[in-house]
Amino acid sequence: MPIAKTLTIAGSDSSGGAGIQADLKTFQELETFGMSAITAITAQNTLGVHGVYPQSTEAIEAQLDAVLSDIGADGVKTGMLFSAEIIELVAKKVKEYQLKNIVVDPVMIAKGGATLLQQEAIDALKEKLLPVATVITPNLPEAQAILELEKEITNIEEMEEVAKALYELGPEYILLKGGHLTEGPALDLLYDGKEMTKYHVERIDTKHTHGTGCTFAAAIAAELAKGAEIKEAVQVAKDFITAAISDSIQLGSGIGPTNHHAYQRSKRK
Ligand SMILES: Nc1ncnc2c1ncn2[C@@H]1O[C@H](COP(=O)(O)OP(=O)(O)O)[C@@H](O)[C@H]1O
Ligand SMILES: Cc1ncc(COP(=O)(O)O)c(N)n1
Repeated sequence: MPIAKTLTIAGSDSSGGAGIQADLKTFQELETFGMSAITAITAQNTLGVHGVYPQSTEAIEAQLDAVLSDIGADGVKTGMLFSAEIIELVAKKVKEYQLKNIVVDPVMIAKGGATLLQQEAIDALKEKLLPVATVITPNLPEAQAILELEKEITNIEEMEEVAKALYELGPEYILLKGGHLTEGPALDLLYDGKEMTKYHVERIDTKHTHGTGCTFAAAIAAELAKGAEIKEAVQVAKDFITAAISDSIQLGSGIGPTNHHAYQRSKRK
């Protein structure tokens, strides 16, 4: 059987735990052929983001055209898109190449607080990219920003209301991540317009969660690219991220990365 082809459109994380690097490691671990279009270079380590160097839309378009006109992609994950221009370009390419299985991780702020999406780009995200997405994977602060909610989302009942409101913006599915809830299990909600499916695991007591959102979204894209149904794709991604967090790696002196190899290793035992 031919290998499924996966493409990440995201920022580079020099420390290897998030962004393009996390996505490619995840694509590889889930036995797909990973490719990339880099939207921005970040100088980053476990202590934070030290610099952000966005690429020109010309450079991003050239990467996308090179890959998509020749090889194509069965699944796409978008991460850090930084500006309205980059979001518009990505939405245009999704239509031009009739891309399927688009996982949009609406990355906004790094765990250390650095801005990875300009405030004025949120409108472009809502108007251009969410309507062409197969699934969006916001964390709670991102969902709050997209919906312009004044109050923080603090429990499962509020998460269900938020998932319904996000669905109205046009994606086929909403995967609302509850990693930022302060209490209870690490719970995520999948909404398809009718049914809410809950994915929960016991919260792992660790601060080393750099790149969890990127890794989770890349795993969903890889499974969709291989032909999995959405519920099944999210279950594999949840198992993948839970294994990666349980076995997180203590590198550097800040928030360390997760272990992308843990899922395959746990399956071999
Ligand atoms: N401490 C934890 N223990 C187990 N799972 C977690 C933990 N923190 C986050 N997760 C899971 O990791 C994934 C990424 O979630 P989240 O941290 O909410 O996103 P982001 O990295 O985008 O902020 C979700 O499936 C979430 O439930
Ligand atoms: C280039 C880049 N993209 C995304 C993130 C967010 O990471 P997380 O998955 O921890 O939210 C990051 N820190 N750097």
